[in-house]
Amino acid sequence: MLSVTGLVKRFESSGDTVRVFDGLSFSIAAGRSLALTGPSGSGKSTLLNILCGLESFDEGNVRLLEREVDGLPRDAWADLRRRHIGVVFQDSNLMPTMTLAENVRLRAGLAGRSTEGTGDWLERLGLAGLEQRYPDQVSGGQRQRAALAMVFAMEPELVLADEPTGSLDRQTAHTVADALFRWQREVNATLVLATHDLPLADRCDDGLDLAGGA
Ligand SMILES: Nc1ncnc2c1ncn2[C@@H]1O[C@H](COP(=O)(O)OP(=O)(O)OP(=O)(O)O)[C@@H](O)[C@H]1O
Repeated sequence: MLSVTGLVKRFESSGDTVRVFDGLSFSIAAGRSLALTGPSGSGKSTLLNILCGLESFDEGNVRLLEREVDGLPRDAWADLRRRHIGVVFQDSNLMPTMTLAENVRLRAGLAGRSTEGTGDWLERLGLAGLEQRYPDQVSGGQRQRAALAMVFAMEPELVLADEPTGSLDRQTAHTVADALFRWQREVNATLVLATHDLPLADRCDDGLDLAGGA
């Protein structure tokens, strides 16, 4: 479902070259989960951005959803993110002028999925009662959970999540992890998540520690 071979990624900033990946290779089969771990700056977010087309890479080969991504046009990436790749990043992409329920319905509709029962996704993530609130009327952790509800509703084959429990207390983090893995099993999605939360990483099928580069 996803394979990365010999990935090289460099950033140039103020005359310096930061080599984030120097030949990274890994693969993940459909329906499996992979935890990306490693200290701050080891490249977790960069890798997730590469896997959804928001960041370029210098060398290597990335194959996902039966496509070679090198040279994939921008609109093809946009279509992948609309229908097939669910992205949960730290700055959630909720529409500020729509309620949480409307955001979830919009996401499902754009992916061509049913918009019935979208409230159930919010409820599973502990957001019952907040459906009619606007994003600026809820907390950062609640927005992050609403972003996850949007991904559940769009039912993508691949989910990329950056610190999905990052701003949550332990109990809520546990609820969110339960909901995430339950949903993943139900739809057989493939999951790649970056986290500093080791109990969450331990719940994934496989792990990739980016410490010290690849
Ligand atoms: N646009 C950029 N320009 C220059 N350097 C960058 C850029 N984006 C990231 N980097 C550098 O690339 C490295 C990897 O950053 P990245 O954000 O992927 O790390 P991370 O493992 O996700 O960190 P954290 O756990 O703190 O979120 C860091 O050294 C960072 O400073």
